[in-house]
Amino acid sequence: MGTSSENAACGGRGNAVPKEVDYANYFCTYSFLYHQKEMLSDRVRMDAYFNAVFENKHHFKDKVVLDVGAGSGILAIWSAQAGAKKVYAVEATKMSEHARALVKANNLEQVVEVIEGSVEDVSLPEKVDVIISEWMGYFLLRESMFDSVICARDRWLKPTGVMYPSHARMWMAPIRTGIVEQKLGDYQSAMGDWHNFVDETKAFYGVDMSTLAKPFAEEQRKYYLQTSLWSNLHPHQVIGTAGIIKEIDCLTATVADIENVRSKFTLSITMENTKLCGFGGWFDVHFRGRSEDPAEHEIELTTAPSVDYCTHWGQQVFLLNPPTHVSEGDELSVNFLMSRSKENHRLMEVELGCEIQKHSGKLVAPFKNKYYIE
Ligand SMILES: C[S@@+](CC[C@H](N)C(=O)[O-])C[C@H]1O[C@@H](n2cnc3c(N)ncnc32)[C@H](O)[C@@H]1O
Repeated sequence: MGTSSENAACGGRGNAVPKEVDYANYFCTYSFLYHQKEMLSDRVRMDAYFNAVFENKHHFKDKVVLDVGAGSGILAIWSAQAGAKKVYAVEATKMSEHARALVKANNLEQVVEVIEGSVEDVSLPEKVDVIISEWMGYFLLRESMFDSVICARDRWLKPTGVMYPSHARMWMAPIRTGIVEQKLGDYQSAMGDWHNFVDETKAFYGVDMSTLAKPFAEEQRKYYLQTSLWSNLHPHQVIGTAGIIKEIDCLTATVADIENVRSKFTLSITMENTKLCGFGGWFDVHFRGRSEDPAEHEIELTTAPSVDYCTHWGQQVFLLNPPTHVSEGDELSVNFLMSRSKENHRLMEVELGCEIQKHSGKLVAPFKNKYYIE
């Protein structure tokens, strides 16, 4: 199929960085097999998509499918094996060549057509019955790849078409963790090292660097204390109820709906005498088909803290420094805003405000912190 530089249906690229920069920062990692292998080895992810396709073959049998961001081609291959009559597998990177080889090696080249290009630029000869895509980044929306799926949906999905996955949700819960002390120690030691550096530079080279202490401290604080951390939380680290930040219907969501995620929600502490050390954020997606054409077997893919299953997405941890004492029955009123970084639309910034009402009714001084999902 052809590609065109037209991108009319997607309303341009918004505040996206130039294509070459985007390629260097984002796409290039996906062109490595080791990176695709990491995703292909995530059993929770693989089982969910596998079951979603093969337990709902009626959505695929004799249908036309578009795989957005095909990578190695795994979802396109499964779609074909489930009976699709045609699958367009669109992949922006050179991984498309490996996908084409896999399709051939699995005798599916009559059904699966691998197209190298951005889905925004691709031109298909027909509309499709199903869009399948694994577009989720850390805390669901990092990478902003869902924009591309929305674009593909608006251009190529038939009015009766189905999205795989069909729904997504972002979650957050209060947590305890020893990492805060460790990160605070790292930050203090970096600042101690800075003071030695200033003394030595003055003594040996005659230049006073002390005026840079404030920006250095800001930079280090951002790095150690304000950048969210990838973590595999144990459920015991979750000290209260989890709240839904955002629900997305993949059939109807627009880029405007996800560009800024604003939410107010209340979380209850469920553990006696413990420390609130921060918040854990994760997501789930569901494969439900559409209301007029539902899935026969609804499948869920969750990245919630679990003893048995962990995913390559893990959870994102937002540290609270210093931690604060909480106990069962305390209520946290959270004010959440996640927006895209101005420098790179695929990275996120989070503002998290919180008021704590103790079980006794007493209010604790509220806090508001800024975090970066890098
Ligand atoms: C998370 S990986 C999933 C790969 C594969 N579908 C799987 O499930 O194993 C996302 C893939 O989408 C590709 N991609 C992201 N945005 C794209 C776009 N706008 N057009 C085409 N491919 C894109 C990336 O290069 C990457 O290979």
